[in-house]
Amino acid sequence: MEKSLNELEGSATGESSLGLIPAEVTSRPTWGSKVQYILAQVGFSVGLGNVWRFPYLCHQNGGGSFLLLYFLLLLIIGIPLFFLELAAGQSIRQGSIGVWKHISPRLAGIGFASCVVCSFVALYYNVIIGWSLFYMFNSFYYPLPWENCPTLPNQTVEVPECAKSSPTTYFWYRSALNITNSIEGSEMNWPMTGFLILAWFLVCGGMIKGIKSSGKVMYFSSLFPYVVLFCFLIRGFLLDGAADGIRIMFTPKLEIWKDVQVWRQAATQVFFALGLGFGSVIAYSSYNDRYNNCHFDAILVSFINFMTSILATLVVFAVLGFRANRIAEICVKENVWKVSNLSLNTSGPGLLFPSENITVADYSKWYEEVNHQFPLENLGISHCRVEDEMKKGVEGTGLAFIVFTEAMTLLPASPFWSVLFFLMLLNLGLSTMFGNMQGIITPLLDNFPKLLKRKTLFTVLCCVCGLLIGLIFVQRSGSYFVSMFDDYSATLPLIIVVIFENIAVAWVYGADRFMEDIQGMLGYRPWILYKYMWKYVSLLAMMGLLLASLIRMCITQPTYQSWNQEKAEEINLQYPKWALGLLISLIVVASLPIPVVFLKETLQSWLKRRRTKMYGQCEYRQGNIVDEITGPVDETIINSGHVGNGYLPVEMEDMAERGQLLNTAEDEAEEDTNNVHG
Ligand SMILES: O=C(O)[C@@H]1CCCCN1
Ligand code: NA
Repeated sequence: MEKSLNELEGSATGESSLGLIPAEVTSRPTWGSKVQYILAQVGFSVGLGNVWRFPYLCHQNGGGSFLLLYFLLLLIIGIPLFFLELAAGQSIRQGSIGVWKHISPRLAGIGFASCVVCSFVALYYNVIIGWSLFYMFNSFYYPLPWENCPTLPNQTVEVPECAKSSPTTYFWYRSALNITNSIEGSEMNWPMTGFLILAWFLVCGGMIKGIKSSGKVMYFSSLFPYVVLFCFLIRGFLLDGAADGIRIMFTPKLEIWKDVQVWRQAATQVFFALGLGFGSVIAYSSYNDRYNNCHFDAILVSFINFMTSILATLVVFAVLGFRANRIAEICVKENVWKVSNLSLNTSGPGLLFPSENITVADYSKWYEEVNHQFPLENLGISHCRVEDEMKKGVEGTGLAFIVFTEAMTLLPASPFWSVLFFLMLLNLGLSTMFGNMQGIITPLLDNFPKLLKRKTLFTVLCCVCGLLIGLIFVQRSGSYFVSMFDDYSATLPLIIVVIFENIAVAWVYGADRFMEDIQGMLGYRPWILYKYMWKYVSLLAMMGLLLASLIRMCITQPTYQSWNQEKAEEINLQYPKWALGLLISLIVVASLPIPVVFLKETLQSWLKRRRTKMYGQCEYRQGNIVDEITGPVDETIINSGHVGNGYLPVEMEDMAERGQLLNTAEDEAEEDTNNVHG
């Protein structure tokens, strides 16, 4: 069914809805095609995390073993919950708030929490896109501006901060971020502010017409990163040292299986990578047609995501292996020279001394042999191992903007590769931002249908707000806030949200009932295994994860990496009091909607019930009761004369609350808007 969106938008989709589904279903826009939809899901889930979080985690936590662990957790929690979100969105056809409200009004807080988490991530994610834009524009210079250290004004001496660190490090901290020594200080970084504005402009442009425009943009923004990754992969494999890099990377270290923290990190990465708990997955799938095979989608997207992480890891480590090899070569040259000097003056290891053109591997062999007789380290001769250089883990921003940039300067035609790389980051980031924004906008539009009339304005407004709040990230100390948001807002609250989602479906709504709903959509019953996953396995796994995260939070002092300008190196600092407060409020604000809405709704329905009992008044509009309730109930109510001043049996009241019996006032408003548009 290849209808264009123009035809579909604002008109009935032609699919009759099963069961009791809110009225706006019939006028919901749908994806232009299945391909667009899959690209959008892939575009959202595959993001910067795959390129700079996954390879780092993999490297830090046991290489090949981490990969296996990640895969296991993907099977236990990733796929079942991804499937759950897809199915819930598709069957209820609402954004995250609507979905959970549909199950029970008391659970609507889950949706609000999703929105909050999503906004937190969107806020800092777009800053990274701004950084990528900055680097992309700077890549058009030859030689690249981060290739050499600048000199002091009117002198030939290199700037000390740069000479002590490296040109790329200096460029990152001083030219790009102009970073302060600590998180305190509130000067603005104006050039970066400009790039942040540009980034929001791009996001807004891609979103402005809803999924109609972003669906088309997806073809480019979701596929382009793969083209670049493959170019880099081929180029990377042709480099000296690439094989070493990949070998070192994937060598499994089995002892990590015992470490709870590694499990925690792997699981958190599963959540972050698939975007579980963001509400974006739900928002995207809510624009699907009802009979779409969401089980296939869940497996396909998770699989593509996993493969992309591996692909990115291969690329990163091939290039880092090449860089480490270069550094080792230089190291060998220096040390060979030292050795030859030694053998002249002392009776040291002169007999064996290596020639000028020795390879890194041969030098390493020679070193190990000789080191038995003469402890070379004591003589100031170093081993120059590729492994040691690779062991220096590089995380997050440091990976993309410092180490990878440096590696690219070593390639011939460096500006070309550099532009390609940052263009890739830009596209990875943008497609994810579209999903993030959709995860905020869709649920709000669904929940407050009055906004629908001003959809475009609302979208623009969201972007403007994002930009304004985002200004804290483009202060000179802004990147410290980015890592704070990354460390705290996208971890614990996500786990909490997803646990509640799982409970809502498996225990409140009922796993069996949900399985039946899915059967209605797919046409066949999904594996029974999913039921047990949702009810027990995934849920328990996530509870364990929550516990591990809480324990870790309590025993470790939160610190952050800061750049010290005078020492020209990174140091670990403690957060000041206010920053600790901010950090805690990030977690609290993101999780608070769940209990607040729960209490509010419980209290309200309790009051309502009391009122009903006291006055014998029915709060609901009579007409709708007669419309919606089938046969016998309908008659009983009419015959008993309870319509109007009677009361509803408690179960019915509950159903009514869930919107299963009655159109609410909001539905009516919704119908009005549809009429306006139709
Ligand atoms: O891995 C990523 O970069 C994204 C972040 C947002 C949610 C989906 N995954
Ligand atoms: Na993306």
